[in-house]
Amino acid sequence: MAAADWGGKADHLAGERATAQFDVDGMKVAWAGSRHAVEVADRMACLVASDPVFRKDTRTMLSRKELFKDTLKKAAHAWKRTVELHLTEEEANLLRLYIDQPGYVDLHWVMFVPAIKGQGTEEQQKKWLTMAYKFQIIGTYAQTELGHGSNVQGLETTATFDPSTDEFIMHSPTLTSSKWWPGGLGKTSTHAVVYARLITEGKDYGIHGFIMQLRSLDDHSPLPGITIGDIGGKFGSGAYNSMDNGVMRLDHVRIPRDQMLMRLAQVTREGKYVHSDVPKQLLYGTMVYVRQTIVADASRALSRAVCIAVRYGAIRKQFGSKAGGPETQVLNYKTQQSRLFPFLASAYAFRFVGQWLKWLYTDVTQKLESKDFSTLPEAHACTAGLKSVTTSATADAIEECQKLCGGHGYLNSSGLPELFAVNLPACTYEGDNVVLLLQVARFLMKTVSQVASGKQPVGTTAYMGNIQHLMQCKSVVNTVEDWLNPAAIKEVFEARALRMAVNCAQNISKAPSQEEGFSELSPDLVEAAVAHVQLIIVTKFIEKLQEDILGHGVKEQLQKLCGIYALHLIHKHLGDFLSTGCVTARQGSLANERLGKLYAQVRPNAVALVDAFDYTDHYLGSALGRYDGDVYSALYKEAWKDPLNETVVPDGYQEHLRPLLKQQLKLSRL
Ligand SMILES: CCCCC/C=C/C(=O)SCCNC(=O)CCNC(=O)[C@H](O)C(C)(C)COP(=O)(O)OP(=O)(O)OC[C@H]1O[C@@H](n2cnc3c(N)ncnc32)[C@H](O)[C@@H]1OP(=O)(O)O
Ligand SMILES: Cc1cc2nc3c(=O)[nH]c(=O)nc-3n(C[C@H](O)[C@H](O)[C@H](O)COP(=O)(O)OP(=O)(O)OC[C@H]3O[C@@H](n4cnc5c(N)ncnc54)[C@H](O)[C@@H]3O)c2cc1C
Repeated sequence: MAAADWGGKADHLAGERATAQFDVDGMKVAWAGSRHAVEVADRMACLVASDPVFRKDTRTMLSRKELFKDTLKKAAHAWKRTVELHLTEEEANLLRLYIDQPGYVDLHWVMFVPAIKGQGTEEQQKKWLTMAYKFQIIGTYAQTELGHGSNVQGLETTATFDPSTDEFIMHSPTLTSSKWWPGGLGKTSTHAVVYARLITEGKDYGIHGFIMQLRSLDDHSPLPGITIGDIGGKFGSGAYNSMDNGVMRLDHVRIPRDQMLMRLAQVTREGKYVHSDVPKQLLYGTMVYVRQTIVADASRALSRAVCIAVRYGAIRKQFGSKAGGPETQVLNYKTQQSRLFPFLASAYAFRFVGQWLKWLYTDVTQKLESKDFSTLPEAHACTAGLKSVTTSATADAIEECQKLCGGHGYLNSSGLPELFAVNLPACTYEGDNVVLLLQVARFLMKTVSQVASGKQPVGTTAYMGNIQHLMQCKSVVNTVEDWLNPAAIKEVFEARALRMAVNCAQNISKAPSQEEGFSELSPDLVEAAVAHVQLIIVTKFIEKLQEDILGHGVKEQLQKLCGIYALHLIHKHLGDFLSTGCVTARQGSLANERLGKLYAQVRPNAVALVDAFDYTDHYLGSALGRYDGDVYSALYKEAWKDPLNETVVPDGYQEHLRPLLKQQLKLSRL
């Protein structure tokens, strides 16, 4: 582990660690991606854990104002340390990650800077990024409005060009056009990329990005014509309330023409609209970039929850053997394993598919730079689909991990409520998950129709080219052991995904119009999209196992986890596999039998498999997930930090409790 806050105390989990059948250091490398990645992550995690400014153990007890101020303090301190220590970009990003407190800096680095990089001209990048990189300005991404989020084309803010002054007039014409949600907008950002309808020469050219200064760089007051504030408290204590998501109304605010982001389209001095020879979808490029990073966030959040539940499950004991023997660790209950180990496997699966998606994004970006736009639709479908499936599964799993930890999981000190509250909105931001799955479905329907007209699909849809075989094949699985064969697993996932997509396409073709058919079948289309995305995740896990993986027993453990990931999906979605005729009921029950055996094999390795995530106690922030397993002392200690325990007799006793008790006592004596 990153030894940060491990003081060499008794290791209550030592027995669990002794049963591991693999090299934990080797697994850390497989998880992180390289030895270098492990080393940098360890160093940054320790830096954060050892700095008192980054303490977060009382975070859920702070008022909104205190929490917000604490976030400002941490962000400023992080920047100071970044400069003092000359941290690289990689190190600074990890530092921010381990501080683990949503704040304006996230939007600045993850959306404002990438939006300017992707949509600004070289000149604009030079001007604005120079200031942004030095934090002379703080930026956010102001797209969503009170009335529209998913439907970007429905945004109402206007940017009307005035040729007499060479300026755009930025305006919020209605209540529903108020910008609503942008992180950091409420109280912090000095600048934003604002998305608005571009109007010039009396014509509406649709949504474009504009750089706007929002607040004075002298005293932070909003500039004339700009009304700005925070949108209010959000779900959970602590959690996303550290972020000042904001509302903003614009009243005919003028900005120079050169603050329109002009890489994709320009407005000339005379007011002529000129579109570059690039697809207009590049306007959505920042969202593609961020969706890709959210997949990595999901695997991290899921692995934290699993780490807490596995370690606690090994410590927590309930009920003894009938013969009066020792009590059973709850992790030994088969029901606990069948609920928890699929999450452990999913954490690894999402991690590897996230690493692949990062590669895909880099590859697409390079192609775009040389004006090859052919892979853009696939990049959109992959980022949208994987973002949806991984964040939904993660939110569900964190909630289930809370239940897996019983009552103590419901305490803030378990770390799980806050982890849930921070990660739940990932199902909504950067595109509502259902809306994004419908985008994947649209891509799949197009691919099916291309296959029908003889075109060979490539990339993640290449399997659809094998349509003759996949539409009629029968799984070769005949024994429990046959489900160990990656080719057999892949085939049933391919057949299920293709058959579901083809069924949808056939049913849509029977509708009066394509649009009506798509709308009518949208629940089925979402399921077909999920099947396709799960196939991608399974495939990338299998491909990972074909790489050189060093360390004793590491590959073997990953093979088991890959099996669990795939087979638990077959078990969970057996209806799909049966109804599309990909597996028989018998094969389905063999898969379940195999799953049970895999759980038993993973059990002695469970604690070591979560140790390989390499999280410090500071980052985990959980009394239940402590590395040393000293759970009960930690829970007991944490309880006394609660403000309610500051006094023995609570505030309110004199005004409310005492009179009540006295009065009741008096009445009883009458
Ligand atoms: C640390 C993280 C902090 C995160 C903080 C949160 C930040 C935010 O939430 S920022 C706001 C994010 N907002 C969204 O994600 C909005 C979601 N909505 C959309 O992305 C789009 O509006 C849409 C995709 C749902 C619909 O777009 P629209 O143009 O109205 O519709 P079409 O379906 O007609 O699509 C046209 C065409 O464009 C393709 N396409 C859509 N998106 C992309 C993309 N990102 N990249 C590439 N291509 C895209 C779409 O597939 C269509 O293609 P064709 O079928 O070939 O016409
Ligand atoms: C914590 C948080 C941070 C955010 N940060 C930012 C930010 O920094 N900048 C920014 O610009 N925005 C931000 N957002 C806004 C976010 O991007 C939007 O909330 C998101 O895109 C969803 O849009 P919506 O809220 O309009 O949902 P809606 O589209 O109103 O969704 C409501 C329901 O309708 C369904 N629905 C909508 N359209 C369809 C359809 N076509 N077919 C079927 N079902 C549909 C959805 O599935 C959902 O169930 C943030 C949001 C949150 C929660």
